[in-house]
Amino acid sequence: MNSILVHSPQQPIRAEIRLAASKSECNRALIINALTGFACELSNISEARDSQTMLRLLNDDGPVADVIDAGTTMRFLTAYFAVTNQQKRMTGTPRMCERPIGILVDALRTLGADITYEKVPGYPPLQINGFTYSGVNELTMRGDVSSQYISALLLIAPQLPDGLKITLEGEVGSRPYIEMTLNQMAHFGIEYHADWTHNILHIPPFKYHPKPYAIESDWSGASYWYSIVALAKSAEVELLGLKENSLQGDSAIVQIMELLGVKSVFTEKGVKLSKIPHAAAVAWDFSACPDLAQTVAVCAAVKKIKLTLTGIESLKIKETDRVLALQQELHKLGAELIEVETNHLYEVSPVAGEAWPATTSIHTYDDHRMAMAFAPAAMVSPLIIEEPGVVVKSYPGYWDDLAKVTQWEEV
Ligand SMILES: O=C(O)C1=C[C@@H](OP(=O)(O)O)[C@@H](O)[C@H](O)C1
Ligand SMILES: C=C(OP(=O)(O)O)C(=O)O
Repeated sequence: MNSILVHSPQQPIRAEIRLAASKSECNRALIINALTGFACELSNISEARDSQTMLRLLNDDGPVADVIDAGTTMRFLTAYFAVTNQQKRMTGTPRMCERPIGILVDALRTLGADITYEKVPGYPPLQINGFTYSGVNELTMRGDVSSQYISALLLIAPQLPDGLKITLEGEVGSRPYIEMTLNQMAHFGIEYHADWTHNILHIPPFKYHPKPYAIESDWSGASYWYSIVALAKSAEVELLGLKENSLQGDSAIVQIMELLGVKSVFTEKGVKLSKIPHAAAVAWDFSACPDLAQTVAVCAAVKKIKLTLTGIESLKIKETDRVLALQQELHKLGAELIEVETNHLYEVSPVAGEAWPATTSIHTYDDHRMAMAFAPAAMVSPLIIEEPGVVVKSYPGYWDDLAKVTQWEEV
C-alpha cells in the first residue's frame, strides 16, 4: 500500500476502541521473563512489531539479531545478550544504524562485556563477544540522550554479582520510562532504591521472581484518539484497557488534551473521551513524554491553538529526525514549527486559512508516529498519508480502528 486517502467523517463519531498493548511495557516484561528462564505468565503481549521482534529474537539461537527499527529492542537486547554471555551480531535498518548506542556500550564494557563496533564507533551494527565480570558495581552515565540505555542496564542489573549503582549526569530525559522499568522490576520482587534528588539508582543483586504480568494498553496509541476527538466536529470515544494510574508517562495526554479540548472520564473498562472548550494557547514540556510531541503539534496546528514546545531535543535521534519531519509536513498544511531558541524552545504557528488542498500528501519518513499523528487532521479536511504500513511498529491495527470512525481508501 503506497498511500491512503483519509476522508473526513460524515457522521458524529461514536466508537469503542480496544487499543494495542504498550510495546514499552511489553519489551520490559519480555526481558524480565527471559531472565527468569521464561517462567512468567505474560498476558496481553503486544502485537506491535517492536515487541514481536523482541519475542522472536529472545527465542532465536542464531548468531545475528536484526531488530529492524526497534530502539528498545536494540538497547535492551544488547544489554541482555552481553550479560548472559552470548555471542550476537546486533543490527537493524539503516536508520537504526544512525541511532547512537555508545553510552550503553561504554557502560556494558565497564561491567565486563566484550563488544566491538562493525562500522562506526558508537553506532550499530555491533558484535557482542561475551562477558567476564569486571567487579565494577558503580557507573556514572549521561541521562540526557536516551533513557533506553538506563532502562537496559537496570533490567540486567540484578543479574550482576554485586548489583549496580548508576549515577545519572545532566538533565534526565524520558524519566517516566525509567520509572516504568523500576516499577515493573518491583513487580517481579526487586527492592530498588531511587534517589531522584541526586539522580542515583541502586539495584541489589537479586533473582527475579517469576510472576504473572498483564500488559496495559498503549497510552501513546491512545494519543491519536485524543487528537481525533479534539479535531472532529462531534465525537465520543471509549478507549478500552487503559488505567488512570498507569506506569506509562504518556498518560500525560489526559492533562495535555484537557487544554486542547478533550475531557477524560475513567470507567471500569478504560477511559471515555468527549469534547470540551479548549485553551487559546498551550505550553508544554515534552521531556517526560517525547512520543506525544507529534500528536500534540499536529492537533494544535489544525485546531488553531498556539503551541509552545520544550523538551523535544531527543526527537532528532528517533525513527527519523522528527523535528525536521514535523517542520516539512506541517508546512504542507499551512502551519509552521519554528525554532525560537536553538535546540530548546519551539512554537507551532497554526494552520492559516480554512483547509489545505485536497491533494495534500503527508510523507511519513519510516516513522509510525508521523502517520498516526497526521491522520487525525483528516477529521477537518481529507488528507493523503504515504506509506501507511509504518504503523506496524507500535499499533498494527491503527487503520482498521480508524475505519470504525471514517472512511479511507488506497490511492
Ligand atoms: O523505554 C522506552 O520504552 C521508550 C523510551 C523513550 O525513548 P528515549 O528514552 O530515547 O526518549 C521513547 O521515546 C520510546 O518510544 C520508548
Ligand atoms: C521512539 C520510539 O521507539 P524506539 O526508540 O523504541 O524505536 C517510538 O516508538 O516513538
